[in-house]
Amino acid sequence: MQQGITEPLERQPVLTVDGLTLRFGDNLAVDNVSFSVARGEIHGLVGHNGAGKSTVIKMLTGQLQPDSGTIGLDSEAARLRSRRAAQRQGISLVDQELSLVPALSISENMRLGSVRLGAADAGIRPRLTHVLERELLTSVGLPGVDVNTRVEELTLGQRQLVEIARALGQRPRVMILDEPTATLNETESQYVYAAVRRVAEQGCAVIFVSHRLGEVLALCDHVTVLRDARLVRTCNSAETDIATLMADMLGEAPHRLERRVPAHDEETPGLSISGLAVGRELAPFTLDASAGTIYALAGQVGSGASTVLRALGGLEPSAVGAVRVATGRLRLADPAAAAKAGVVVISNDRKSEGLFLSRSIATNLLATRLSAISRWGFIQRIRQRRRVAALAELVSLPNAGLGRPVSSLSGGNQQKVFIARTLLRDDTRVLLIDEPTRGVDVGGRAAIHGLIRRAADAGVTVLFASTELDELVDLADIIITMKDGRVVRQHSGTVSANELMYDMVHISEGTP
Ligand SMILES: Nc1ncnc2c1ncn2[C@@H]1O[C@H](COP(=O)(O)OP(=O)(O)OP(=O)(O)O)[C@@H](O)[C@H]1O
Repeated sequence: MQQGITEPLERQPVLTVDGLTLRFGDNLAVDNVSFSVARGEIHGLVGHNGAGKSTVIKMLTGQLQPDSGTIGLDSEAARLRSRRAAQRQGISLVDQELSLVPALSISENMRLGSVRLGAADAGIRPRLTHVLERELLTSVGLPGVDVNTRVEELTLGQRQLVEIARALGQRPRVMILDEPTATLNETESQYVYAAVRRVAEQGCAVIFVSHRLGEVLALCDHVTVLRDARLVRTCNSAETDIATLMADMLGEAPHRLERRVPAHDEETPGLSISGLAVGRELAPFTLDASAGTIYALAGQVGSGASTVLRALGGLEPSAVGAVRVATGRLRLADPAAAAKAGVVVISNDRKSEGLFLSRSIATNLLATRLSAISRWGFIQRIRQRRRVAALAELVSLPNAGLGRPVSSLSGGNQQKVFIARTLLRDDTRVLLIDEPTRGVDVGGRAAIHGLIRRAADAGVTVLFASTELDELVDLADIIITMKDGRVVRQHSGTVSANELMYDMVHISEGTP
């Protein structure tokens, strides 16, 4: 490739990906993908669930070896046989899952797993001093934080910044951030954007993977779109928009659901909550929720929205108050009692609730439906197959290979399986969902919203918590804004995103 002679330094590609290809068995995960990233450039990588983003990243960070294609660093072929080798050659990863050890200090965490700063180098290089650590923290927007602070005392947003500082400490040529804002609220995300910009200003090439197309366009100089393992195109962010990116990702314009007319079934008792409180996290919360209606609890992390859901699901040991489901009183702090009353919780920590990762997608989809499809002790295979196909279609999972293990699905698709199997239980009266579509692409999001609406249409009372304004406005019949453990206001579903934002962020005292 001819380069470098006439181009200014900052335009020269640091990273060149050429014809990268990788198969898992007969599944082509990445097919002939090429793109390049220059010094100081922030380069977005987008694509729907299963498009191949994680697989590309794993190849760039030495965790997977390509079947063919090359990865070049500053015009030389890189040899990325392991994550450590990649790090040594200047490729650092800020992973999707926070990898800091909560019980250790910021300083200890910054040295962990670093080939440049870690214990392995102690004898060769002088250990990173606190001064340098503070410099790194300052450069990601955490000035004045004591490096001896234990990570468990930090907010999620601060932890993400420490992750970035740690990656920066490895003095990378390329920094890859995999959905760094997926679990953060709006304010925290802004700090991450500022940190990413500073990293790029220092000359690092940045790859930023995200499902939030708005942030990708605002932050990135260029965007590479993948669809079904292939490169669709790399474009200049200033010359594209969200609708075009979505069309590129999906291959067609996404369809938005029509506003729903809620069933508002006054006859059937739904969920009656009176004075539900949890320590200092939740001031007494009261709501008479009708069957067939979708209620949103809108609030940022720490607003109390998730706490309401957890308390209703029996997952908050110190919850007090009076809750009735249908006509019966619900015993609080007792998950088994909640389950028996038809209260289903889908928390935002889906990993720990567990799919059966080594079992097939089909088995996982059916996990809560075995009684419905078994008769006289054996499972009727034809009914089972039909059921699985219908469930898979409902959440737009790829049709082929439902016999494959769930672990072979991308993260977002695993989430769809989890939600599909929980949503379609017949005995659900109240559905509680925390962040229904976090980390799910636009197509999957519409599918999941459709499922939630179906549940409500069938008479289920739905409460969901979300920090995403679009999701709140798209899905809810009634939106309750929350802040600092208290209700701020109740809105009909036609409220604007701006009004919601105002409640969630600006008002300091609400009325319980
Ligand atoms: N270990 C594996 N074994 C088999 N197939 C895999 C494995 N990891 C990924 N795949 C497949 O490779 C393809 C690309 O998946 P990948 O995880 O790279 O997608 P992604 O774009 O990162 O999706 P998401 O946004 O959901 O994380 C998918 O079809 C997936 O099922």
